[in-house]
Amino acid sequence: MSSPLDFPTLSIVDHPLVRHKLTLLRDRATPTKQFKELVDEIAMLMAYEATRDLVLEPSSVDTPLETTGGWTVRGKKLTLVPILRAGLGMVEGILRLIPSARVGHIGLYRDHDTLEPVDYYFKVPGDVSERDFLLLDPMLATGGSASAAVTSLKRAGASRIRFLCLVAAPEGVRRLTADHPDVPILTASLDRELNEHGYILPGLGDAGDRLFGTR
Ligand SMILES: O=P(O)(O)OC[C@H]1O[C@H](OP(=O)(O)OP(=O)(O)O)[C@H](O)[C@@H]1O
Ligand SMILES: O=c1cc[nH]c(=O)[nH]1
Ligand SMILES: [Mg+2]
Repeated sequence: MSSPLDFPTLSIVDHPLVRHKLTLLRDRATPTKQFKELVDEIAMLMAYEATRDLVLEPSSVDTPLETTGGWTVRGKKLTLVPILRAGLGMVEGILRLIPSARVGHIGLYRDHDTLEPVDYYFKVPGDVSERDFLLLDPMLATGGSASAAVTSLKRAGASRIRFLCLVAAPEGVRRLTADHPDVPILTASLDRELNEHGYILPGLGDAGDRLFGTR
């Protein structure tokens, strides 16, 4: 994992498997089925890094030979929150690693003309203040959606939030960091820039459309 000097809250997960799979994901010829599988796999690999500091509780285990000490992850306190729709593609892969994590949902779409986020759904588990949140969205473009999602989580009482995406634009990292400097950002790639329509370059296109076969 590396952190660019000019983006103090950003970590780039640059594991060779992540870089390989992200290249396939960017390919315009990658069909929907494979695109979905790749998002799932990259999210799982990134979750390994994103959960480095998960809280462990001491436990004991009976091996076939004797009893010994071990550790148990307090996974129930981890809450995955996909930003609909595209964030949904990242949930299953992470749940395979941490099956006891809970899942909330935030519904947001970006208005095509204004690029402003429009919110339409919010549901997270109770006891928000005791939970660690992993906010999921493959794309951090202008940062408007991620920033609004963090604001909603904080309004509900969340204080420990990190944001996990696959592709980030510098504009989005700057916006999210300015609005929420306490939220660490993990990405598989920091891309070059946004185009005039707010799409990330080189990017991978519209993540929601490619995941769900809509256009
Ligand atoms: O950083 P921003 O400029 O806010 O853009 C990023 C948002 O745009 C995409 O969602 P979209 O609005 O296309 O919704 P969808 O997932 O329902 O297609 C993406 O999944 C992010 O949520
Ligand atoms: O490049 C982009 C920007 C926003 N949303 C996407 O899905 N892709
Ligand atoms: Mg979309």
